[in-house]
Amino acid sequence: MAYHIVVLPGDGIGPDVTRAAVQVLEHALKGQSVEIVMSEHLIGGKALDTYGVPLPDVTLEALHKADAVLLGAVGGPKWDVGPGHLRPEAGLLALRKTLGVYANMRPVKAFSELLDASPLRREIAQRVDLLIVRELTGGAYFGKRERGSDAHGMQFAYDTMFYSENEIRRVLITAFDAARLRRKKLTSVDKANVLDSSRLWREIVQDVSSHYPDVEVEHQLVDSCAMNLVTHPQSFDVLVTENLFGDILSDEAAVLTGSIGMLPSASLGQGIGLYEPIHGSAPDIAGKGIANPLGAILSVALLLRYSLHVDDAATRVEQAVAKAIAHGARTKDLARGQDDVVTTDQMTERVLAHY
Ligand SMILES: NC(=O)C1=CN([C@@H]2O[C@H](COP(=O)(O)OP(=O)(O)OC[C@H]3O[C@@H](n4cnc5c(N)ncnc54)[C@H](O)[C@@H]3O)[C@@H](O)[C@H]2O)C=CC1
Ligand SMILES: CC(C)CC(=O)C(=O)O
Ligand SMILES: [Mg+2]
Repeated sequence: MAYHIVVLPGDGIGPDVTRAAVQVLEHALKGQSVEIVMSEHLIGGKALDTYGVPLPDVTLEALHKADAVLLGAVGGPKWDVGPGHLRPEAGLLALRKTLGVYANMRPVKAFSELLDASPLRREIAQRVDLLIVRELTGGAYFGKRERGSDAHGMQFAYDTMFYSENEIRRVLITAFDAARLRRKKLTSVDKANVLDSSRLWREIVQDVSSHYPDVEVEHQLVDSCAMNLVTHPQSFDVLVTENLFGDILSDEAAVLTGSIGMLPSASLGQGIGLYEPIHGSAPDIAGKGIANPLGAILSVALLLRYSLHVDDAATRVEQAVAKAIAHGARTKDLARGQDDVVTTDQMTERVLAHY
């Protein structure tokens, strides 16, 4: 039986990094007993141009028989003018909700050869090894929202950060389970000094933690956590937080490793896994062939591990990335001083050569 992989390249640099990821996926499965069937579909801005909606029915139908989804990125200035539900990003949110992928796992690990690309001191940067577990299908991105104007013609707008107990509990269980497999420390990040949704979050952390007596738990407020991520990144093991906070903190954490182009993600939940680099469509470098494909390639490693259950192939992809870096391959975002700069395609070839 073959696994079905739905490939959604999206917009901007999405197609470039997804092409790299697919090449690595095909290469990694050569000689494995696992077979895959891939089909490519539209999402985001390109889907809007073709079908008038960011997540068209043809793409949704393909998900019915999918075992995993590999996505590039969506969005770009061309589509920034439309109403909220007709923006490329609305297609990605709808995809995540449809798949029920409530736990977004974003591993943040420094490669020792890239320490010069990190803004941190070398001795701190080399100890960056944490996992952000971001709640992905609730909070402000999915709550009730409205734009309007009052009786005086004054405009208003609001977005609601809504969380149910079940939404909080299930992602916490994923995070505690992950902490158990790592260094057994969990930092829950909230804004409980202000927000009711955060106070509920904190209470449920306390409750769930009683089932994990072996995991050390701490709470941090999101503002000082943002500072601690830069000053003491080595103090974090698993960091769990709600959707909006996790979105922001993970872009911040990515920089500690040298570039946002480095970070992969796996979104897990009710069955089908969704795999995507954490970055966006990077309109400023789209079409130049210089995007860093490593976040997308490392997302393939997560797909191999969590959806195709071929752990040896996953580890070999991660090792091939480490070797390509160790042998000096640097896309423009990672290059410093005299580094030899490679294109997206050349970086992919270097990874394949070391597999
Ligand atoms: N998952 C997704 O599809 C996401 C989509 N977006 C969308 O992407 C568009 C651009 O958003 P931005 O705020 O500019 O964030 P971005 O992540 O696309 O880019 C931020 C900066 O990082 C650089 N960068 C990002 N990925 C890179 C890579 N692989 N290699 C080298 N450099 C890379 C970009 O060139 C840019 O300077 C917007 O329309 C936004 O809504 C943003 C985040 C996530
Ligand atoms: C809907 C997205 C554009 C959110 C985002 O920035 C992300 O998932 O990293
Ligand atoms: Mg983001």
